[in-house]
Parts: sequence; structure tokens; C-alpha cells
Amino acid sequence: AVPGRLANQGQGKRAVAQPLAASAVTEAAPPAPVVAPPARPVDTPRRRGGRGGGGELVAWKSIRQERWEGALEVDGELPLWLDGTYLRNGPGLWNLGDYGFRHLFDGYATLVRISFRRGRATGAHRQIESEAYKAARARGRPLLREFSHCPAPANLLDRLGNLVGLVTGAALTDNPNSAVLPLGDGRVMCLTETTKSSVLIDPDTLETLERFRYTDRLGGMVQSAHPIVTESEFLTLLPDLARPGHLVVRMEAGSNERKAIGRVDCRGGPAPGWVHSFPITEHYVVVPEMPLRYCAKNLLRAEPTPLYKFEWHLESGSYMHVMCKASGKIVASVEVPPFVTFHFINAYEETDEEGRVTAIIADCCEHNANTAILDKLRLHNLRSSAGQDVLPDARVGRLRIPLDGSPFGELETALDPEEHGRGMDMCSINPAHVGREYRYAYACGARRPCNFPNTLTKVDLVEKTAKNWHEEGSVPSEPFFVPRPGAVEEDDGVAISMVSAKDGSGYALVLDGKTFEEVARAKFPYGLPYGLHCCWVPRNRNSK
Ligand SMILES: CC1=C(/C=C/C(C)=C/C=C/C(C)=C/C=C/C=C(C)/C=C/C=O)C(C)(C)CCC1
Ligand SMILES: [Fe+2]
Repeated sequence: AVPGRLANQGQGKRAVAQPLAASAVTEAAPPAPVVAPPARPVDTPRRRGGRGGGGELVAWKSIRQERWEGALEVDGELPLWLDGTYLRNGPGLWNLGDYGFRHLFDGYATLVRISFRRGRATGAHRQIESEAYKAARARGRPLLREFSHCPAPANLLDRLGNLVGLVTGAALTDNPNSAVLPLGDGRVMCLTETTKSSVLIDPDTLETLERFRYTDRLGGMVQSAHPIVTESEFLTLLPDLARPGHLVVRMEAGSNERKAIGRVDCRGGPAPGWVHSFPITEHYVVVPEMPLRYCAKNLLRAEPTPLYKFEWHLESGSYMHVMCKASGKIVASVEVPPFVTFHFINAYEETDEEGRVTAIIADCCEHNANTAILDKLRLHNLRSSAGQDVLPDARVGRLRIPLDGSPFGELETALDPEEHGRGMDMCSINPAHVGREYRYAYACGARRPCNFPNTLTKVDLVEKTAKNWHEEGSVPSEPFFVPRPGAVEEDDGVAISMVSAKDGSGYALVLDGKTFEEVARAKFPYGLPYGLHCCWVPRNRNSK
């Protein structure tokens, strides 16, 4: 990375890369070449966004420039073994001219990169050039259906067009603002829940390369936002809204062709449960079916409903299904107490003394079977309720799915939620433990009063305790665990989180995986909006 490169700044020679004026984005020329490096990457902190203007935190303000890259100032000592690139994806742009999105999840995808090498750090951000984003920039308003946004039909013809667009998928967004993951073959994918949102990006330049085209005929307009990717495969779920169920699919590393492993028929409700993520174990894929279900009717509406494209069907029951990865056979399908989760933490196989698998344990960030969190994540709420204790409670929910044919599973709280302030979401674990027994999870928790998760927490599921990091007024994003190469202990590594601070600044925080103490922070010269999910690309998988 070239130090201090600034792009799409408009005319100013030393324009500040800060998330303030939404109009700066719409006024910006189409993706400009990266301009010559200024002596200093950006202006001084005097110009930082902070709580200026509407008294809002920088976390909930749109990013201003298309892109920036430069050297980062480091406080503390970055471990010399930390050699690679941290990438974060998320909805960083909610405003276009006079238009403002309503919900956190609507925003256009902004990628953030921090590359670590020999104790130094360089950083960058860049907008993902989805068709939805380009069209919205050209027209000054969104044209496609986002998480909550539904473009209003102007007339009957529009209405008909909308209907056709929904049947064909053309009306749905391709804005890939949720996850970023390195595929087994070295390509890096960003995506959200519409199948057409899968896109390949360059982890060095953050350039949008091309849409990821699935070459199979499996179809499906929606997918899980969190495929499970290993060096050899990519596993995901394709919800079937017409015949309620899920197709469990596998794609080999290096291929663009998904192949069906099997199908799970839903047990209850008029539609499949919303599957934002799902867990796997060594031999099984776990398919959740919660009472919060997709709703085709809501998809067609011109106005958002209280639960957006979803509906709450408590009467339909909640279920967990387990499919054998090798055969596609369903080995368990049990009813469980109602639950609401977006992010599974991990799952593993429980065995008896003879080594026989007796049950599947699946842990998730569970919102006490309450969908209220979705409403709290409306931007107006986030911007207006800072300091109020309105964040709904969440916990580590532990589901136990017996494999002995019994019809019921269990759901319990894995540790006292007071340990993490009754906030729990945006989690990561040591990747070597995915699908296997594990002890530690890193996530965002809460220090009350708060309206959004405002701590980083390391949860010990054996001792049933948590260690918490907090800085008043800061909004940290998902702490992503990076193991130290050669490490033996599960928590030997660091957790990296991007923090949007109260004073409008932004930095990558590196916490020791064991002690959860701060090791270093790499400071951006401007504040960044909140972001969702991250990944780590080690140097040897990187081109430079
Ligand atoms: C646009 C359409 C859809 C899109 C769905 C999307 C973009 C879903 C994204 C969901 C995310 C980012 C969920 C994250 C949850 C995080 C939480 C609860 C964090 C809590 C913190 O405490 C469909 C709905 C797929 C339908 C088609 C149209
Ligand atoms: Fe997610």
C-alpha cells in the first residue's frame, strides 16, 4: 500500500476523509484513480467528525469518501508474528444526497482493510461497486430492495414491474454488505443474503472484481449470509420459500458450482425460518428453524413492516435439524424452545465413553426469543438513544440436539449473561475449533446503560466467566480472533476490532487473546462508521 493515498476527494488538496456530508458521495466523480500521496494522509484531528452536527456518533454516520489508503499511526507494540490483512465489511453508507436509509442493514457496503507487517500497519477503506450502489449513486436514491428499504412504486406499471422483479430477483439488492471471507482457493468473497450479492474483491486494493457467478442450476434468490468456508469447501443453505425448506449445498474450493448435499423440509410455519447463519460439526450440518420466518407477502410490500421481510410465528414451533454431511440424510429433527438468533457461535459433537456421538451442541448469540433488536437497529433509534438503556438482553444460548431419536432438544443459557452485560452478538472463535469442542468465544457485549453493544467480551464457556473491554462512548465492531502461527492453546493469539470512538476517531484495536488486555491500536486519521463482519488473510495467501 502506498502511504497516504486519498481518492474521490472532490477538489480539496487536503480534504478530510471523514464520514460527514452524505452529499460528498453523490457529488463525487465516478471511481477516480488514486491520487498522488499528500505529505500527510489527511487533515488534523481538529476536523474529525465526532459528535458534531446532530450530536451523533461517528459509528452511525455515512462514510464520506469512496476510498482512502495510507499508513496508520500505532500506539503500543503490534506482535511481529501478526503478518497479513484484516478485512471488515459492513454497511458504511446510508445517505445519498437528501435520501437517508432507515435501517443499519440497508447501507451500501464499505470495506476496511488493515495490513500488518513487521510491527507496522497500513489501512484503507473503499466502497464495494455493486450494481445497487452504482445505480443509487447515478440516480441519487436507492432503486432496489434492501433489508428494510422498498422503493415505492410511482404507478401501476411500476407495481407490475416490481412484481416481475421480485419473481425474477431483479428487484432485490446485490449490495454485499454483511460478510467477507477468503475462499479455499485464495479468492475473497463479500456477500449478504441475496444470492446475487456474492462478489469477488481484491484484498489488497479492495477493488470490486466481478460478481461471483454460480455455474450450477440450483437457483434460489436467497442464501445464508454466513457460508462456512474451509480450505477445501464452501457450505451454505439456500432457503426454499415456495416449498418451505432449505437446500444444503457444497461447493469445492476452486469451483463456482454448488452441489446439493440434501434438503431439509421445515416442520412448522408457512415459510422457512430466517437463516442468517448456521453451524456445522465435523460430520454434520445443523439447520435451524426459528419462529422468525421469511415472508413472501412482506417481500412484495411497498412499505416496510415491523419485522421487515420476516414474520413471527410462535405457534409454528422452533426446530433444529441435523444433516449428515456425507450422505445428506437427516439424523435428527427436534423441537426446541423458541429462540431468536442471527449468529451461531459454534457447534460440536458430544460423545459417550465409547466415542459414539450422542448429541450435537450448538451455541448461538440468542436474543431471548425476542425480535426487538431488529427495531433497535433502525438508524433513528441508534442516533437518538445513546446513553439510554434500551439494548434488548441477549445471552449465549446453548442448544442440545440429542441423536437418540427423542423428539425434543434443550436450550439453556451457557453462562450468566450479567458476565457480559446482557449483550451478546457479533462473535468469532479460534478457526481451528470450528465444528469441534471449544472453550472461548470473542464477541460484542454490553456495559449498561447502552443502546447498542459497546464492549468487547471474551467468554470462557468452561469457567463460565467473561473478560470485558470497554471505553466510554466507543462502538467496537466484531472482535475477530487471529491465532498466533504455531499456537497450541486455543486463546493464544489476538482479537482485532475496529472501534468508532466517541471523539470521532477510528482505530483498529488489538487485544491479547488470553489476557484480553490492549496490545496496540492502529489509528485511522478519520473516524469510520460501524461495520459488521471480518476475516483474516495471512500474508502467504496474499499477493504482496
Ligand atoms: C434485501 C433482501 C434481503 C436481505 C437481507 C439482509 C441484507 C440481511 C442482513 C442481515 C444482517 C446483517 C443481520 C445481522 C444481525 C446482527 C445483529 C442482530 C447484531 C446485534 C448486535 O447486538 C432478504 C431478507 C434476504 C430478502 C430478500 C431481500
Ligand atoms: Fe451476520
